[in-house]
Amino acid sequence: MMLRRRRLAIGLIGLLCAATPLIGVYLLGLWHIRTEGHEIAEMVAQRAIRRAERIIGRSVVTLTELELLGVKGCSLRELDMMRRSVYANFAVKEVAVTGADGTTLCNHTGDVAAIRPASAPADSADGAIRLRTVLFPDTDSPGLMLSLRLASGRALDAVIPGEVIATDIVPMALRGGAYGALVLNDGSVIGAMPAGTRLTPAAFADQEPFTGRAASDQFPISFTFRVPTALIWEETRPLREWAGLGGALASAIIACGFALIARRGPSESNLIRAGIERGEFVPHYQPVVDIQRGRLVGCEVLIRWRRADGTVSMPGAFIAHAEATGLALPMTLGLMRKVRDELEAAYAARPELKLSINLFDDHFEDLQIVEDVETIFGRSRIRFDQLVFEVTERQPLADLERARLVIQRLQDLGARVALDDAGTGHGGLAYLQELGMDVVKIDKLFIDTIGTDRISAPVVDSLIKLAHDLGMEVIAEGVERIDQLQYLRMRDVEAAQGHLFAPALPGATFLELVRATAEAGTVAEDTDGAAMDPLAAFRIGGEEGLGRRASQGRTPS
Ligand SMILES: Nc1nc2c(ncn2[C@@H]2O[C@H](COP(=O)(O)O[C@H]3[C@@H](O)[C@H](n4cnc5c(=O)[nH]c(N)nc54)O[C@@H]3COP(=O)(O)O)[C@@H](O)[C@H]2O)c(=O)[nH]1
Repeated sequence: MMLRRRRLAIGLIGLLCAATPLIGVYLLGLWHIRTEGHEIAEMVAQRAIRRAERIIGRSVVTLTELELLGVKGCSLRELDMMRRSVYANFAVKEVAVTGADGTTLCNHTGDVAAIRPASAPADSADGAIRLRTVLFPDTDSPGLMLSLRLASGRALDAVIPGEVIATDIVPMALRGGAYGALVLNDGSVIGAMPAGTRLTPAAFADQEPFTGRAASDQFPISFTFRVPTALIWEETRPLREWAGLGGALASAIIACGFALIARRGPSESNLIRAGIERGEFVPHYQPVVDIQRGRLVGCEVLIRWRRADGTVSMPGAFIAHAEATGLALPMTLGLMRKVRDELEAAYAARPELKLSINLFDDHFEDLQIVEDVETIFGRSRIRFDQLVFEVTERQPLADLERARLVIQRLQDLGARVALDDAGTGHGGLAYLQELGMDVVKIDKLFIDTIGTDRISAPVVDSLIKLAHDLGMEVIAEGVERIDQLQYLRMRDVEAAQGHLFAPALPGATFLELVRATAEAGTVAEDTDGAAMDPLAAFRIGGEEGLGRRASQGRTPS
């Protein structure tokens, strides 16, 4: 359920992240089109006005050449020169001579021009040329007339069709949707593109969306160009396609990344952290039995991970990671609080019972654990002298000096400290002597050798002797058989725990055991005390004792 929700969340985040490059590319495309649109419109207008200036300039040269050749009337020689100049200049369609009163005297064909002026005249910047728009007869199409005043008061005129100056400047205009107009300063149209269009700039001034305008500084003309979005969209398509491909690739890579993350599941640390927050780490209690008198003398707290779905994990599945990442620190804190709440009443009534809590090397790095123990148990009815803290010999302690100080402080409170897994690590005698242990717990590894001829069998005897010589109590771990129990009793081992008595029990079962052993009396002794049955305390309520019933599956550890 949790995993499905997590995958759903990763999927949604992944979808958002994967969509980001595509959305980004799309927005970038829109931005690009906006800037491109204006730039293209400006560029076309600039290009169009320069071209118009060139064509007009060349026609001015044509008129000046005619003036220099002395053309000022309509003689055959002058008409011939006018004709030649029209043939030599592709833009000029007509050259004419105008009288001082403005009437056309003749044109290069020998006729009187039928071209009608369509606007008032406007002078070029240097004042040498006068420009006006005209309308061609028959087609009514617009054009530009240039007039060069002669000394006689007459003028030489050249007429350029508007479409020659204004159309087909950019291929874009041919594809439709784009409009351009070359106008005289009074707004009258000289020519428009595409060919045949008569739109004035005013007609498309408020139309969408990209308009560029360029004015000439030689002649009183300007060019306005308008490009619709669709055309710019079309123009910029290749760039967008590449960007889109890049965006799609990035999206696919991100989506694959998220899919991998979702498949891999959350990290072990995150799962443990979440488990701590939800209080899923719970204590089980393995009874510890005084094997000389057959009494319950306490328990060792062994952690279990009980998830919301009811599954229970043993410490082997998570404790090493929790210790390596330091998560075992908050885990132990939560565990101690739960133990306090669960056992407080029972332990207040049975002050002889001890409570062993496993610590690990990080706990001995500073005095925080001492503070935590004081905070958690200080105001509870579990007394400090009921607490035993186990230090494992499996992992070496980083700083023996610091560890010694922590142990001393715990002992100052009244708690005892036990060396767990004794004989399995590197500490050995040094740990026992330097750390000032109170209890030695012999590992199951050695207890298993009892009754065998394994070479490590004598270790049990050595450990027991060493601990007793140093004045320490001995607890045997992992006792499973009666012969092991008898062996340990004969060597004066004080206490033992193991499946022979009970596995680690859930709180309710352990409390039942505490209650039952209290009610029935904890010692099953013969009058002389010699034939004492160490299992008697666990045979309450019939043939099968409480602890053994629990160990046979009613309350699994
Ligand atoms: N830092 C912490 N470490 C912890 C804590 N709780 C447990 N542990 C450590 O995890 C290791 C495995 O513990 P667990 O699976 O609970 O096994 C313990 C007993 O159930 C098991 N046991 C006891 N008697 C018998 C037996 O007769 N037969 C048999 N096959 N197994 C038995 O042994 C484990 C007891 O280990 P120990 O601590 O050495 O007494 C283990 O190393 C735990 O220390 C925790 O809260 N913090």
